[in-house]
Amino acid sequence: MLNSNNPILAKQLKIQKYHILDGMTNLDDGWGAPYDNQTYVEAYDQLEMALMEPLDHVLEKSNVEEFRPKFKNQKDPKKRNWIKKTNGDTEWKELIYGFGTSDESEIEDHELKKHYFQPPLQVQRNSFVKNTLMNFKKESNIDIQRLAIMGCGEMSLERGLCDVLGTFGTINVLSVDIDPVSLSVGQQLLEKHLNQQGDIISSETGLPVLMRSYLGDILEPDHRFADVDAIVSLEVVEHISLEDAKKFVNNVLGTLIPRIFIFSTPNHEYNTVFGMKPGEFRHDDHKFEMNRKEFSDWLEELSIRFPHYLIEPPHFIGMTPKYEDLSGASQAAVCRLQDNINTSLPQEITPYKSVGHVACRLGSRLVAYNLVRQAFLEWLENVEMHPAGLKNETFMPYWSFNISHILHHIHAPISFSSTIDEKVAIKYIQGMTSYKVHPDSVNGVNGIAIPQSQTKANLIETVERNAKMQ
Ligand SMILES: C[S@@+](CC[C@H](N)C(=O)[O-])C[C@H]1O[C@@H](n2cnc3c(N)ncnc32)[C@H](O)[C@@H]1O
Ligand SMILES: [Mg+2]
Repeated sequence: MLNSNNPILAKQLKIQKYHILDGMTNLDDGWGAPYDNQTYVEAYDQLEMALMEPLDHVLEKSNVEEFRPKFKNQKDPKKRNWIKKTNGDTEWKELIYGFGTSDESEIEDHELKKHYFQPPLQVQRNSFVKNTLMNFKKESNIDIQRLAIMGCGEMSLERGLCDVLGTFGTINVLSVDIDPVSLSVGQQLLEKHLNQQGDIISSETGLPVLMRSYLGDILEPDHRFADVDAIVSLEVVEHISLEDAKKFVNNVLGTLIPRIFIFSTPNHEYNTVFGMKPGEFRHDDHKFEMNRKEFSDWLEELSIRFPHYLIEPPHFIGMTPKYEDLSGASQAAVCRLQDNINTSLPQEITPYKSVGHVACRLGSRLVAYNLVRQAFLEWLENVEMHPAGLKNETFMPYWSFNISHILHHIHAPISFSSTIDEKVAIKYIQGMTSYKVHPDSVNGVNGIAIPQSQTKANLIETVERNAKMQ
């Protein structure tokens, strides 16, 4: 199975290599709605209900700024005397942790040092996952509806994938970690990211994504993580004993059975690039590190034990010039399910505790447009346009109406209609009436102006004619 002479594999590898850092070129531009209005409205209904479900356990809120004294070479951020002003590195930490203020703790982590990796290794690993899943979706034409991240840590991957979840066709992201502090930090960073990047995220069309996090031990399988489309576990296995790492991977491939499983671990041989002694581990918390042969042998073992998976030869992530012979700092496995088999894990096996949920609201402009049109038509049917209500401030008298009254006629859950901006709705109405209606915002109240020359019947006719041409 691990034969790199296989032409299909070689082609896949070539495509993957090509896509690694070139960004996503074929993203939906946001205007095409792959689902109909009803599907959106139902998805928002379900989202609202899911967000109302009580959590199994409420985490103590961790201080994001004081996070991560847990690994080797990471100084205690409370001891401020070693803080030095950051330079361009701040930018990378902004990417990784979502904060990068000037007095932020300087984390002395080999992998984070700018001169080794540009972009940082973590970002490269996330890009690798993004591209691998993108290729999986393109080649198989299967949506990654449910995506699970095991050993999610501070949810850097979750943040990194938000802007492509629409392209993946994702509706659920499930994350699990054993460490409540990492989870609490991850939740805070994810929420901050979703708020700050809202405009970018909503530039892509897709159903809303429920992102749920769980406290749990990945050595115990949980039915909610079974039969998902993709499982990703980056830099986790080395934090448990080799025996447990093998048990975890066996559980994924033999019990949870995702369509695609991606996992990574450090390439031990690469530590020499960081000036480390042979045998020294990259972090204190590592229980083992594998050289390239050991990792590739493990994948060989797995492909024999799990013949229903096609396991690609190891991928390498993070190169440093002049050290090309060491392949890369992280080694990753990509395992793709070949047969249509399902889990036999009983439904009642749910040891993980839900500890957080948040919605990633993707764009839905066409759906919003259609809902605004329906609301505008319904409102028009009912509105009274008396000559007494005309405003005479200009050459052409006009009626002025508050847009919020029109938007009250939208037939959709509030969680969806609240995503429609008033000014954007006015722009839609202008367009659908062939600019017979104008924006009229006075004293911060957004409204529309309908000139006296327009009749209700004429406006309705124009809107309906334009709708037919859509
Ligand atoms: C190096 S961090 C990687 C975090 C994340 N995957 C990333 O790429 O940023 C390893 C994570 O594995 C988690 N972990 C270790 N053992 C675990 C276990 N048995 N169950 C769940 N999570 C575990 C740790 O708490 C930690 O957050
Ligand atoms: Mg590690």
